[in-house]
Parts: sequence; C-alpha cells; structure tokens
Amino acid sequence: MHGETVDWQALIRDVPDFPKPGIVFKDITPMLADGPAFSAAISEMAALVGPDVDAVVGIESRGFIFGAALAQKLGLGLVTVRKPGKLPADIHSVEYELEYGVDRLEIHRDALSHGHRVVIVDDLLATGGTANATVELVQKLGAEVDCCLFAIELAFLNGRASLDGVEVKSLLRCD
Ligand SMILES: O=P(O)(O)OC[C@H]1O[C@H](OP(=O)(O)OP(=O)(O)O)[C@H](O)[C@@H]1O
Ligand SMILES: Nc1ncnc2[nH]cnc12
Repeated sequence: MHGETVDWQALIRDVPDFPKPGIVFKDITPMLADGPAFSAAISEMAALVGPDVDAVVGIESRGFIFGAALAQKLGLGLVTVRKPGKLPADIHSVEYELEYGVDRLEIHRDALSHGHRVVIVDDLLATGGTANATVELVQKLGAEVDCCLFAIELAFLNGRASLDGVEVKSLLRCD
C-alpha cells in the first residue's frame, strides 16, 4: 500500500497557539498539497470502510475535503453536515463543544432515512464533540452509523471514549 512509504508526520504541521493559546493545531494543508500523499490517504481511508455503507457524511469544513474524495472513491453519495444557517431546506440542529469553543451543526431532514448506513468522515478527532453531534444528527433521521472515520486522531484527548458504542477508525494517531 502507498501509505507505508508516506511520512505522514512530515506532512502534518504543528502550529502552536492556534487558534488560541495552548492549542497545538494540526495543519493538514501540506498533506493536501502533496498529490501522492493525499491520494494514498484517501485510498487507505476507503479500505477502512465497511461493505454495506450507503452514503458518506462529511462534516464542514475540513471533513468535506476528505468526505467528498472518499465518496467519489467509493462510488457513494455525500451528505453534508453544516455549520449554522448554511443549509436551505428543513433541518435538524445539534449544539456541541469543540477543543476551542462551542458551535452548532445541522443536517437536512431529508438527507437520510431509516435503513441507511453511513460512514461519518472528518479530518481530525479531538474531543469527539463534533463527531458526537454528527452521530446524533444521523440517528435523528433513523439512519445507522457504520463508523466514524478520521485522517488524524489526537489520542491524548480521548475522543474515542466520548463516541461510546460507535466504531472509530483513523489513519494516523497522535499521542
Ligand atoms: O473532536 P472535536 O473536539 O469536536 O474537534 C474536531 C473538529 O474540529 C475541527 O473543525 P472546526 O470546527 O475547527 O472547523 P473547520 O473544519 O471548519 O476548520 C476539525 O475539523 C473537526 O471537525
Ligand atoms: N488541535 C487541533 N488541530 C486541528 N484541528 C483541530 N480541531 C480541534 N482540535 C484541533
């Protein structure tokens, strides 16, 4: 697999004190800018998705980058979970906490229905607040979560523990 030859750590830049003092921000832009590395990341993430998935759910905004590429690779549709006020039709809405703030996420009420099985995709798992809110939105529509899939997992924040009962998969763990 390509990934065995990719030095992921070299392609993810640590930016101290962004966006707030004390946060070490994991900047994925070098990885995205490297064609073979980005392609290998998507291939490796695609290999982690179960066989009976009907759709990819991408979380705004960095989750859209990985979610859209993954959906295309798997031949599946992309459902967008968005920040407040962006989706035009009827929505469900959930408030959540970030490593550095509070926000809301929204989904169209007709985006999924009972019997659909989805993979939720984001660039990074920190505390798990964002992914948890997305699980809640997907479940409000009666759909099932196959797994939550991340490019990067900040293992020291233990976001996995907050996603109780949901399978969590990631390409790269940072301890
Ligand atoms: O596990 P958590 O503690 O919830 O944090 C992870 C979330 O934080 C970042 O998104 P952010 O809200 O900064 O938005 P962006 O993707 O638009 O930059 C990241 O892309 C995840 O969605
Ligand atoms: N440390 C971090 N780096 C990048 N994105 C994040 N989202 C939440 N925490 C983050």
